[in-house]
Amino acid sequence: MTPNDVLDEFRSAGALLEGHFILSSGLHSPVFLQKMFVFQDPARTERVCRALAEKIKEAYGPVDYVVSPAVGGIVPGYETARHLGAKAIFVERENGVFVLRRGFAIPEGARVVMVEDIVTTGLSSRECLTALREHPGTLLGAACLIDRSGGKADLGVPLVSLVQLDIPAYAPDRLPPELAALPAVKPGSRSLKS
Ligand SMILES: O=P(O)(O)OC[C@H]1O[C@H](OP(=O)(O)OP(=O)(O)O)[C@H](O)[C@@H]1O
Ligand SMILES: O=C(O)c1cc(=O)[nH]c(=O)[nH]1
Ligand SMILES: [Mg+2]
Repeated sequence: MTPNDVLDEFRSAGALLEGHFILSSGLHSPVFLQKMFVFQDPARTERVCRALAEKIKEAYGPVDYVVSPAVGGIVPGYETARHLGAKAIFVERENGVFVLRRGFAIPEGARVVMVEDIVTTGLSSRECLTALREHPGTLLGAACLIDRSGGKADLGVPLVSLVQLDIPAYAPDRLPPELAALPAVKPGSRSLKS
């Protein structure tokens, strides 16, 4: 699958949104990739995650465990793991901090890749990687469907992506006037209260 094929999947799923969005990092952007519109279609999800699994195999070799940050990473993590013949587990926030819960464990010597849906600043990915360092296993690197940082996000480990885009994102006090004029929405799950 070429980057354009992947973007076409997002486009035809209606997942390329324009407006005023507050991202997980607190940055504001005129573009949001609503990955859940892709993941609600299992056939579409299968196509993109099979392509990601192929890239992961090429970059890292065999993988035993895929670990993803909830919520957005769970579906692509599972589907990518299916193509890799790996287990799929996830970290979720406990008092705001990513941890492995539910009795999930990584065996000594397991080959581990972190799979994220979208990377913007890399903050969620780095938080997930920090959680993983508390556990056994060999961390091979990270992977995501779309890196919207234009390759600038630094995870401290290698990152493979299906698509690299450079999408503008602004600090709240640096908004261009046309963006500030639009009402802002915050689609992600960080800071949601139950
Ligand atoms: O690289 P970053 O700046 O961290 O941004 C990308 C993260 O933002 C989204 O998660 P979010 O926290 O919005 O919640 P979600 O996974 O429930 O969508 C997305 O799923 C990534 O995890
Ligand atoms: O940075 C984010 O929070 C983010 C950006 C994006 O395009 N899609 C998404 O789900 N999260
Ligand atoms: Mg997320």
